Amino acid sequence: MSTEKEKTSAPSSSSSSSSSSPSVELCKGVNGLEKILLRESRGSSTEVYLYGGHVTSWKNDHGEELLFLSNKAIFKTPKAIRGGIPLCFPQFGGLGTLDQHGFARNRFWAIDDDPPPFPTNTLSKAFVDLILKPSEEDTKIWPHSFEFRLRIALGPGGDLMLTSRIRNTNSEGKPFSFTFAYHTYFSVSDISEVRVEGLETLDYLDNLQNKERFTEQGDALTFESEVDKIYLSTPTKIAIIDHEKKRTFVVRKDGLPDAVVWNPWDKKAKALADFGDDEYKHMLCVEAAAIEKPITLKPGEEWKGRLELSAVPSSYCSGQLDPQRVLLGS
Ligand SMILES: O=P(O)(O)OC[C@H]1O[C@@H](O)[C@H](O)[C@@H](O)[C@@H]1O
Repeated sequence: MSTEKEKTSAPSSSSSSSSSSPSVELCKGVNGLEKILLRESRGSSTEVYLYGGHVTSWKNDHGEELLFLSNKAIFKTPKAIRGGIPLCFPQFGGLGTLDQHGFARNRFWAIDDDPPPFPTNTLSKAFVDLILKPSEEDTKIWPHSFEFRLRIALGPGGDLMLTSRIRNTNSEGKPFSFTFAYHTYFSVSDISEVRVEGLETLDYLDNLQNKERFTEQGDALTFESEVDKIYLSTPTKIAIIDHEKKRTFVVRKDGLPDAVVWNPWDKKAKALADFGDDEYKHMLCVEAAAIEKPITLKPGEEWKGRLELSAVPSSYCSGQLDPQRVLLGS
């Protein structure tokens, strides 16, 4: 199997050094599962498992982990890996006949050696293209032909970019519909020190109240109990501010109007076999998604959904983050 390693750069075996060239390496991860390690020249890195097409790690150029991965994560089919960025496709949550969150997150993806070109060329040199096509078993539970292409790229400044391209390859003129989410688990110092900006005043469906629709209050979101909400028609930028770490994650998204915010809190955490009892304190899921209005593709049509994550030092102005700078600034 050839990898992007040959295409993009010389493999680097050393750990993050400030002057190494970008690299793409195929190696073995937990339980011998294949994973791809991408490194950017300034030292940022990301890891992607072929199992699930699942990003499990994203580190900045100081080697600090930015994504949450549970200590109890099970790297074994059919369980999806708890943490990182699971892909929910073709169904978000229980909104359909499939198992929770669909099957893309617990299938083995392949490296796509010859992806169709992107309209604009990726600036990044550290990237990999993966592909998922349905197996015969998959078509029994979801009777459609598709190609799901995923590009994972690290920007020169350490930004993590995920682009999903989903194409209807049904030959007999049959359209299909799906819902989707990048189920991103952010690593935070302490959930009680975290604020989310960009979702205030929006409508949401509350998963904890039979998906009833409510309107969020005017303040940034803070967390003191379980939360499981689907925010609707959200802006393209959302900020997750970790006061203790003085770090802000900026989520930029395209083609993904909704955003799920999830933290299981203590009781639900204890009920999850692959999640530590106290780990809820150190994670927050903010998931760029298309849920309320499912995407419909006719044969030959393609949908694109893009996620871009950056982690920047929080800028304080008399103890407060300036939301204008985060949400409106570049
Ligand atoms: O345990 P899972 O299947 O990975 O799902 C975790 C959570 O994922 C969130 O996206 C859902 O809104 C929650 O309802 C769900 O509990």
